[in-house]
Amino acid sequence: MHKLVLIRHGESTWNLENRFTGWTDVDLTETGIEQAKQAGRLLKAEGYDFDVAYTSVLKRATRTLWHTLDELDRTWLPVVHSWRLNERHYGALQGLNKAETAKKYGDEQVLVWRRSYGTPPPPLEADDPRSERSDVRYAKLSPEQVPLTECLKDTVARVLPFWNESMAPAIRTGRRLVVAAHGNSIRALVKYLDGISDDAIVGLNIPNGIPLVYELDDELKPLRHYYLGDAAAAEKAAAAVASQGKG
Ligand SMILES: O=C(O)[C@@H](CO)OP(=O)(O)O
Repeated sequence: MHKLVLIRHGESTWNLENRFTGWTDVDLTETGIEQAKQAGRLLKAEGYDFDVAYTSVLKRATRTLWHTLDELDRTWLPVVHSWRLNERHYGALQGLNKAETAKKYGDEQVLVWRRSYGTPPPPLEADDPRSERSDVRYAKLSPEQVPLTECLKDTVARVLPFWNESMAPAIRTGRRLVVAAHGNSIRALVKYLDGISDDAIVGLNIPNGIPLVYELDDELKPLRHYYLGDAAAAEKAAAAVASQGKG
């Protein structure tokens, strides 16, 4: 049996301001830093240890990983960064306030943009100053690989090659992975692992900074999954994420 630990980054400045974030590279708040440390303390108390860490190229996930590893006294672990673990790109919504957007377009429309499998938010123009296409960290990617918007289906399509080529082989060779990523890149992975339907995935929300443990069999099929720590608190935090998009 293998264990895979997934952690959504701690609260970011734009989580606090309730703004659509996507690929915008915002930092953690003090609360977010504390959540990341708490995740590490919880993992340590439960006897978890890791061989390799994975994260995105965005600082809210990277710094979450650092704080978590620090609490585990594992700052020396190898860390694999991939843009494929980045948050789902939020297109032209990046930077807008979620509740204000819901007031303008309605809760239903915002739910579709936030949680549907196949409907992306309106795209950024390629020359929009918010576009990440000229960002040096994506210089090796083709322009088409740097999204102007994404629905969850698009995120699944770019996360899965990384899972298949890097993460899954590492798990198969017995390495213990901790992954610090984002609400929607984790939803993409969970949808694939648990075989969640396109309709049911709308109801899945991932709370900040709480380790989500997957127990996998030899074929990497999930046997069970659970949040570490207080299950009721994790459920409440997930429900709070769901209501961020209400007007
Ligand atoms: O804004 C975002 O990029 C994500 C995660 O913070 O938000 P949401 O929960 O609305 O998908």
